[in-house]
Amino acid sequence: MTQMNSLRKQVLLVDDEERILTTSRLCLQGSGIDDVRTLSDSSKVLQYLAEEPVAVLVLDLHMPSPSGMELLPKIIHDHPHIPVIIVTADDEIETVVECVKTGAFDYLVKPVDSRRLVTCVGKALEMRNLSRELSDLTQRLLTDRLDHPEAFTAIVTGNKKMRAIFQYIEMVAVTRQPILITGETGAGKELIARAIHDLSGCSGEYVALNAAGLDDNMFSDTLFGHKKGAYTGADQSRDGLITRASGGTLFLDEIGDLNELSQVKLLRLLQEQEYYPVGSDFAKKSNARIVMATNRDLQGLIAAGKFRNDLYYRLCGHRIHLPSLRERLDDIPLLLDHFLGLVAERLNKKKPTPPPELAVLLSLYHFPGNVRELEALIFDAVVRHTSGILSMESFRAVIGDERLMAPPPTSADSVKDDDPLAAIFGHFPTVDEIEEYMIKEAMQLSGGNLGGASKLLGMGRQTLNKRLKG
Ligand SMILES: Nc1ncnc2c1ncn2[C@@H]1O[C@H](COP(=O)(O)OP(=O)(O)OP(=O)(O)O)[C@@H](O)[C@H]1O
Repeated sequence: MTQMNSLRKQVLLVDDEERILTTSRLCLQGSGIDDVRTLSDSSKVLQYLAEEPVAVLVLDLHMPSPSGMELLPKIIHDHPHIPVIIVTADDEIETVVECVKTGAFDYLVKPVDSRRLVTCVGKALEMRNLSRELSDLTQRLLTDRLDHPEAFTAIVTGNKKMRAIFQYIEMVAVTRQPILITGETGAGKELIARAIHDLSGCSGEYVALNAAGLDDNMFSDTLFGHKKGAYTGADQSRDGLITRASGGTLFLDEIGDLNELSQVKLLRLLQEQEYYPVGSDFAKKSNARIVMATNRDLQGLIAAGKFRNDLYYRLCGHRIHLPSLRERLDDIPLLLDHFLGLVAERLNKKKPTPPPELAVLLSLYHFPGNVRELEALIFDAVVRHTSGILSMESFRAVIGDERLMAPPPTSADSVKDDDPLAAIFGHFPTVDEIEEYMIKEAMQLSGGNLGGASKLLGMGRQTLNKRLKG
């Protein structure tokens, strides 16, 4: 994994002037782009590209034969995936237009400004990574492959959307780019953050900080640490969590709760990998990989002026949205079985057998607290359980009340997205549709046994038989 990452960064500079090659290489390396190779003999470029995994090529147009102008069409033809940045003298605008038409990614004018060189190569590397990720993702989705299923063992699921998320994580976990995880409370965002860390290949620690309820002072002090004497009581300088996460992963939870000042500091950390310990005027560098999560609607917060637009766009590079539990009802039986076993073990009890209608009842509930809420419900039921089949009582107490409290929809079209019935049917269902659904479920749960299904449904065997035939 690490090797793949470094291959992605190889930058090749081609120029017949050794002095320019050295300056440009040092400038790129100084900005963190480590793997920079140089070639002063243009006749070796095609052979080099055929043998080495170059991610970005910076090509001088004016070189003795073959010139960059001559090489460009061949490179674009043979290696269309490599972004080529051409370097020209400033009186050659027509040539630039010609090169861009041929397929050059961007151009630099001599004498090359070092900041522009870094930005331009950085953009090309980002583009190259994105297109590689896209083709990796397509491949994974087509082959439905997981290279490291063991990283996801804590996440119980059989859902297709979740599997696609796992495939995406396998791809982006190695990139060191920040990742934003969104999804409702209790949907499993922290478990995803841990899986990302496990797959990242980072040797450092996984360190988590929940930003909810932290004012800027607490946030900065906890995350960035402070200098001795930064404030009354700061008798010693202290490192923040960011130092502990060095070479590892920093998981920032509830970032939708950050205030304006903390958002600016987070943006600097993401953009420049830089931060200031409280009371210090000297920036420190961080190499921690940053994974963030929120259950809040960031776009809504932006519209309300409570979240910075620039931070949001910086966060969106790699984004994972976890579906709520009601959007993956097929996971309920698996989670039910998982938590029954887990809780029984914790309580030192025999794993209870759930009644078959329990999964149906649970699938009708909208679970605002998602998997966490399901776990708590099961915990409560297992605590009360003595022997035999698990009682439905504690589930009915919560689910029944909740359903009674839910406001009735005003029209079929006004059903909210989080309505459990809408989640199953995609719209507010008619009584006939519900009946058909219940009958199908009961037949499935009873393994096609008419007697068992009629018992589950509380209807006579003959009536059920009639409905099935009708
Ligand atoms: N798919 C799953 N399999 C097993 N356990 C799960 C799953 N999803 C969530 N959980 C469990 O549910 C609980 C909540 O998960 P987690 O803390 O990851 O949610 P979250 O989305 O980060 O919530 P919040 O937004 O409130 O921080 C944890 O105990 C976690 O272990």
